[in-house]
Amino acid sequence: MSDDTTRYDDAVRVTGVTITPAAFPDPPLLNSVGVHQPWALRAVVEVHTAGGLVGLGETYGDAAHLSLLSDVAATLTGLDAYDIAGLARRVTTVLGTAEAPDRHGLTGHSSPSKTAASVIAAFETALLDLQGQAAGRPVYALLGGKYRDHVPFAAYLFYKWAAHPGAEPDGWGEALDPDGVVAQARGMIDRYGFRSIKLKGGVFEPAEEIGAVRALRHAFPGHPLRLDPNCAWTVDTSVRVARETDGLLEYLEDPTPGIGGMARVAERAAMPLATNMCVVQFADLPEAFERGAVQIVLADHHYWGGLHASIQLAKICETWGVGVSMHSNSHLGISLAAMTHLAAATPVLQHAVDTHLPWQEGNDVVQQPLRIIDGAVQVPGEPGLGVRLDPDALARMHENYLTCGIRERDDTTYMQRFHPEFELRRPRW
Ligand SMILES: O=C([O-])[C@@H](O)[C@@H](O)[C@H](O)[C@@H](O)C(=O)[O-]
Ligand SMILES: [Mg+2]
Repeated sequence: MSDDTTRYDDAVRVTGVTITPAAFPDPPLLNSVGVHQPWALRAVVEVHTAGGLVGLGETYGDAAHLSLLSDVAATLTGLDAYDIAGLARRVTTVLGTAEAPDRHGLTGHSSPSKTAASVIAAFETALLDLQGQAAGRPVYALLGGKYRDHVPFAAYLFYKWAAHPGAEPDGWGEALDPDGVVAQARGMIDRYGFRSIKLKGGVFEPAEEIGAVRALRHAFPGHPLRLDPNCAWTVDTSVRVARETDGLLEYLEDPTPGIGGMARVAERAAMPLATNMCVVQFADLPEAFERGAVQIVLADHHYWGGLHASIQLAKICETWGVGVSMHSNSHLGISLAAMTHLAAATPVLQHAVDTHLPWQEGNDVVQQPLRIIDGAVQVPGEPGLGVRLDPDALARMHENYLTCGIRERDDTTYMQRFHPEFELRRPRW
């Protein structure tokens, strides 16, 4: 073996993995299952190599997921960062048929393969970051090249309280009616220049939320709009809302539960239906596409198995004439970078990508977070993901994690603390 090969192998040979749970402030955002707790959880993955490189990944920080991550991390020593197949083999060997339920928020049903996919994804991002650093290439180049220089993101609006009970207002204000929603949209658009708008619904009676959509359409006539009630409606209610919002929405997201329910709505709705809840793994695609249940799949590399798997998903969707865009949960700057590279390398991407990032503004684990300007993130050209960890920020967020007492996301129990009459019902209307 030549010296060059040895150096190259060492640069990407894994010597250890650090997983650090982190907590950061989250505003009281309302959804169909309750309200966000004051702290959101993530885990930062650092994969170290013999050559002194560190690859970064970001994933869920709930206890069940952390335990799976640490079981797998222990087996990664010696892995070559280019060996994503080897990563997948280790994950399936370690996890077997383990199934972790969704404790991070409204991403549909769980299964052993979805559980494995979410663990693979956490490490794959870090390995891609390493590959890019070693090769001097950005992650998008490792995915096949970029199809765009800027990735458009959408303003992600939520009904919300002015403050968590007993805490100071968070600066975004209350949004509990159409005026509040329009004011929130204006704040986000002024700050980030978003050109598309998504409203998280499923919080109030459908008529109230249709009113908010109309108010948004009136205030922002040129911005494509979406409404996502996270399965809060029956098939009949969904069809009624679809009729009343005909011409107002670019798509309606997860109006009702299940592939069967979505197929029945799709037969009678004029606009496309999108999902991040009924099609959440490859095994869901055949039935959903054969029945015409969804016209847009909102991919999320965090549970679809990583960036490579998401590119494969996009190709399958394209083959079936189904659109693709991206789902988001509360996240930090490592995920934003991964999403940006993935979106850049996805050949057909018809809709602005979701991001919760504005809700986490001012809190990040990376030194110079990618910025949303004019509604888009410029695709970074530096090697790897193009973001560097801020160790002090991570230490602070880890301390938050240790003291906040939250170990999994539970919007329902938190809501019931202030509104004991609140019941989890799906569909609700
Ligand atoms: O953060 C939330 O409340 C969202 O509702 C999130 O949990 C969903 O997974 C997501 O953003 C969605 O599009 O369904
Ligand atoms: Mg959704």
